[in-house]
Amino acid sequence: MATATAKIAPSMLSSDFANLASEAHRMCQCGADWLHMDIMGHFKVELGSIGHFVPNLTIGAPVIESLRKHTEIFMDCHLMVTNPLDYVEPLGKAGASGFTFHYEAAKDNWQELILKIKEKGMKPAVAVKPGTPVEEIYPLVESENPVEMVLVMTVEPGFGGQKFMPEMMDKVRTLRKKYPSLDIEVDGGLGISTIDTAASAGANCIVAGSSVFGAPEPAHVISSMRKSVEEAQKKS
Ligand SMILES: O=C(CO)[C@@H](O)[C@H](O)COP(=O)(O)O
Ligand SMILES: [Fe+2]
Repeated sequence: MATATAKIAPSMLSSDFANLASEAHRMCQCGADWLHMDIMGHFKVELGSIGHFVPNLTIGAPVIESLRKHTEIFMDCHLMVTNPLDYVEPLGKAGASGFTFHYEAAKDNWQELILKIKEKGMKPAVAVKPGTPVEEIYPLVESENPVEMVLVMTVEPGFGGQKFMPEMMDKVRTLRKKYPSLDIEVDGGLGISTIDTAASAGANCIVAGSSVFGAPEPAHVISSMRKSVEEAQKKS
């Protein structure tokens, strides 16, 4: 069975938002495979309550559309919103490449969501927050129209620069054992000091924000992380 190849995805949440296009070019030159785009903060009014999926607001489809005019790179969109279905059409039109919804926000409509994401030509993926047992997403991987990637959050979603949660690696190991060629992404606190833990557990898609953008040589961080994933795969 084919191995899931290493993909290093700098999280643009840690970039200089005022210079997004040049930051995207810089990451491409530094060897990024994907750009990770964190989309946060949809309001849902229901029975008088107003809630956010995460306590933050970032970017939306208009920004993806603007950035798409400057780069052809795969844009890996991570939706931290209460109603991901509302964003499929606008993000598809805007030029998003991957659409990762949170299972916690799509327990009732993930089948419809996956179909619509595929219809719009995007790669469907599901994310799980630290408190969600990974077993809950098996039906999404095994469905007739499956997700093509699982994102295991290694911090509570909402902000960059948080501490990596090594205890999430049990989820990654379990998924890798069960699905040898599945794309498994990790997001939160990844960098030189944590990559080996994630890579040896079986993660192949690595999101990294502060460790890449905060480094004097982002290209070095990106290539080290890729090497770590490839070495771990050779050993497994
Ligand atoms: O989804 C999120 C945060 O919710 C992430 O994509 C962060 O942006 C990753 O940033 P670092 O932890 O790598 O700084
Ligand atoms: Fe993210």
